[in-house]
Parts: sequence; structure tokens; C-alpha cells
Amino acid sequence: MESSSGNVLWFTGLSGSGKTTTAQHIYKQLADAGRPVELLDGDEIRSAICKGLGFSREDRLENIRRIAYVANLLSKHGILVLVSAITPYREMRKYLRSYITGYVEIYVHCSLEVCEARDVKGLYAKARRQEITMFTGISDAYEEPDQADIVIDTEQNSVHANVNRIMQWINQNAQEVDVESVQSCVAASQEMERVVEINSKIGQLEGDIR
Ligand SMILES: Nc1ncnc2c1ncn2[C@@H]1O[C@H](COP(=O)(O)OS(=O)(=O)O)[C@@H](OP(=O)(O)O)[C@H]1O
Ligand SMILES: Nc1ncnc2c1ncn2[C@@H]1O[C@H](COP(=O)(O)OP(=O)(O)O)[C@@H](O)[C@H]1O
Repeated sequence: MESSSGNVLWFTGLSGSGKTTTAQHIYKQLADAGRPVELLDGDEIRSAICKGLGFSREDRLENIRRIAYVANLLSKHGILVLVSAITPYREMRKYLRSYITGYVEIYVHCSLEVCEARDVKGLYAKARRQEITMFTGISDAYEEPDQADIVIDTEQNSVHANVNRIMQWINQNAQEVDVESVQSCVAASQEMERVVEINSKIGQLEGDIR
């Protein structure tokens, strides 16, 4: 039942650069317009299918590989996928470009100074106090993208301006979708959510028994 492939818009950037904020706005606009769209957020995925993975180079690579697998699957069925994940290494992004059909890299540019001043989750302060190790930009590398398809600047431009720019790209370039196969895929993803929920309950029960 494979249909024409959709696009995967992959937001890469430092923690606090504005990946999630921007992607959420795009998601809302597309969903409100009735377009099949899914948002995979690094933070949320880490507490679901990437539970147990840390921030070593190896774990980050595995995290990105798993997100890429799901994104590619959804995209193959015509869903426009938005991914928000730091994706700090060139090696990862090279892999994504070759692995994902319809991969579009969006570099969410914001200086480390401004991200640190925003410190949305208080993680930069913890990283400076060395309570968190291997923190991107402080004690682990963020290798700047040199092949991004779209670069947005969240220091110079408003959320609104950046969202408009990406929406314009989507309206001009995004792949058309086959609604029937999307409906089947939505049903499959609901089923997958149920399986994840059941797995988590089994895990809790096993914990209670021990
Ligand atoms: N050591 C370290 N380095 C970077 N980030 C850290 C770290 N520890 C926890 N966090 C929180 O985890 C979020 C990043 O997860 P990602 O899956 O996007 O990271 S990666 O792409 O695998 O590098 C990231 O979320 P965002 O702030 O939304 O980017 C942080 O909240
Ligand atoms: N132009 C902008 N674009 C996106 N976020 C912005 C902008 N200006 C300020 N912010 C703020 O910066 C923070 C970005 O946080 P978040 O979207 O969670 O980043 P990330 O997902 O990259 O970690 C939010 O508090 C947001 O309100």
C-alpha cells in the first residue's frame, strides 16, 4: 500500500534554539488545514521508544537512527513529518539525507549565548555547574550544518516570520499526498501507540511483582 512519499522536515539546532516552538506552530497550521502531519519531538521520543538512551555519541546516533526509522515510515505513506531533535553531528545528518526519502534539513540558528540566556529548562545552568555532562554546546559538540536546505534565525527573526517562511516552502515544494493510504497509516500508528501503552503497563506489573 506504499504511496508517494511525503517530506520529512528535520529541525536541527542547539537546545533552546527554538526547534520545538517553530515545529509546533507549523504542525498546528498544517493540522488546522487538514493536512496529514506528525510531529516527532526529541524530548518526547526519548521517553517513549528511546527510553534508556543517554547522550554519549553512540546513544545519540542510536536515538537519531530510531527517530529516522519512524519518520521514514510515516513519510512513505504521505504524511508530512516534522522532527525536532538536536542532531548535533555531521555524520548523523549525512546519514539522514541518504536514508530518508524527502529529507529537508532546517537549521534553527541561534547563538549559544542567547540559548543559554533563554535556558528554557535550566539545563545550561546545570551543565555549567557540571551537574550534567556531555551537554551540547558546553561539553559536547554541535557541528554546524553546512548543507541545510533552509536556515532560520530565531535571534534575529520572530517565530511568526520563520513559520511563514517554512510554510511558504511547504506550499511550494512539499509532496502531494494520497489520502487513502494516509488514513490506513493513521490507524496503524494508533495501534502502535496502544502496543507501546500495553508494553509500558507490562513493565510496571513486572516491576510490582519483583
Ligand atoms: N547532555 C545533553 N545534551 C543535550 N540535550 C540534553 C542533554 N541532557 C538532556 N538534554 C535534553 O534532551 C533534549 C535533546 O534530545 P535530542 O534527542 O534532541 O538529542 S540528540 O539529537 O540525540 O543529540 C534536549 O531538548 P531540547 O532542549 O528540546 O533540544 C534537552 O532538553
Ligand atoms: N524567534 C523565536 N523562535 C523560536 N523560539 C523563540 C523565538 N524567540 C524566543 N523564543 C523562545 O525560545 C525558546 C525556545 O525553546 P524550544 O522551542 O523548546 O527550543 P528547542 O526545542 O530548540 O530546545 C522558547 O521559550 C521560545 O518562546
